[in-house]
Amino acid sequence: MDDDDIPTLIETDEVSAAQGPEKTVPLTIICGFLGAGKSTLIRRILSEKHGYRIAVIMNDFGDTADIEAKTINVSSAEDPTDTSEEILELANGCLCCSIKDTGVAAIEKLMQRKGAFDHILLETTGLADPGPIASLFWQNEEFSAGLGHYIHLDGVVCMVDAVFGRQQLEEDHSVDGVGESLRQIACADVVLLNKTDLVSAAQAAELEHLIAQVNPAVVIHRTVQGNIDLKNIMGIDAYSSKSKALASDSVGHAHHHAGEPCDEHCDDVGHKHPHHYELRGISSLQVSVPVLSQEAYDRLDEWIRTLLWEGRLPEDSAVGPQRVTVLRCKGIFQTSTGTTYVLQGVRSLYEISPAIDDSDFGLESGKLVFIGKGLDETIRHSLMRVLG
Ligand SMILES: Nc1nc2c(ncn2[C@@H]2O[C@H](COP(=O)(O)OP(=O)(O)OP(=O)(O)O)[C@@H](O)[C@H]2O)c(=O)[nH]1
Repeated sequence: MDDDDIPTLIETDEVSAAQGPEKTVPLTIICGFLGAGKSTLIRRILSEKHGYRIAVIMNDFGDTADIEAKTINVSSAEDPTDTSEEILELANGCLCCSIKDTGVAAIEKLMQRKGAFDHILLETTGLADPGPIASLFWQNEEFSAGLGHYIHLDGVVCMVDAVFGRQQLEEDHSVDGVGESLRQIACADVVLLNKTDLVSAAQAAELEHLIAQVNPAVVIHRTVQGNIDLKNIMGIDAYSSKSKALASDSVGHAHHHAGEPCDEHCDDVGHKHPHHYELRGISSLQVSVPVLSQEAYDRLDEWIRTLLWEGRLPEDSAVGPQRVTVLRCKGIFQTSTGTTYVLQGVRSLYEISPAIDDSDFGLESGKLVFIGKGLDETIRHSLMRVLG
C-alpha cells in the first residue's frame, strides 16, 4: 500500500480481536496470622527498588506513614471532599490504596488508573478468612461480568509466625471450632514462614510439617522480615488452567526448605505419600488419578459437584446433614482422549477446564487434592470408586 492510499477502516471490535484479549492484571491476596509480618512484607514491597509497579490495597495506612510518598491524592475526582478512598503514589513506582469499603470497591477505584501498575496485592486483616475474599475474584457471575475483564486471581499467600504459628493453629478456633489461622493455611497457595531468625531449624521444620499436613498443595518458603524474592509470591498462576502450576511439586507435599533435608517426620523421599492428618476437623485428601474414560470423567464431575455444592457424596441421601465442607481443591488428570484437565476450586466454586499448556504433564502425574472439613476415609473410598 502507498503512503497516499486511504487506509481501510476496521471496526474497533476487529482491532481488539486481532490484538487478542486484553491482558488482565494479576491479584494476590496476602493473609496471615496476627503479627506474623504482613505489614513488614508490604512495607518492603512499597519501599524497595524491585522494578515492579505494584498496587497494594491495605486496611489502613497506619504502618506505612513512614514511607516516602511522592503524592498523596484524595482520589475521588468527582467529589474532592470525599476522602473515603486514598491512594499513595510511592517513590518506587508502587501505589498504595486503603480499604474503607470492600476490596472490590477499592479495586474498581484503582482500575481507573489502569496502566499505572501491573500487579495488585490485597492485604487482609489478621483475622480474615481468605476463602470468601478469593471467591469474590474468581468464577462468579458478578466478577466475570465486571472486574473479571480487568483482573484475575493469581494466588493466596499466607504469612505464618514461626514462633507462635503452632500455638495459633492449635488454640484459635473462633468459627465453628475451626480457627481462622487454619482456614488461612487451608486456602493458601504459598506460605511464608516468617521470623525464622527466632526459631531453630528443627522448630521451623516441625511447623512446616504441620502446615503441609493441613495443606499438602501449599509451597512453603522460610523468610526473615518478609524478605522474599517477589517472583515466589507474584505471577504464581495458582488459579489458572496451566498444568505447569499443578503437574509438578506444587500439588503434593511441596515444601521448600532452602536445600535442607526433610524433617524426621517425613519418611518419603519422593514426597508422594498420601497424608491423612486432621487438625480440629480440617484435613486434606490427596489421591492419584489414572487416565479417565469419558464415563469416569462424568462420574468425577458429578462427584465433585455433589461434594462441593451439597456437602455430601452422590451415594448419600440428598436430605441428610451436610458432612463435608471443601475449602480448596486442585487437581490435574488426563482422559483417554488425550486431553489434560485442570481442576480448580474454592469452597463451592469450581471449574474443570482443559490445561492451557499440557506439555509438562506425564501420564503418571494425575492427582486431586481436597482440603476441608469432614474429609474422612469414606470420602476417599467413594472417590476411588468413582475413579475406577
Ligand atoms: N525477629 C523478627 N521480627 C519480625 C520479623 N518480621 C516481622 N517482625 C516484627 O514482628 C512484629 C509484627 O510485624 P507486622 O509486620 O506488624 O505484622 P502484621 O502481620 O502486619 O500484624 P497485624 O497487622 O497486627 O496482623 C513487628 O514488630 C515486626 O518488626 C522477622 O522475620 N523476625
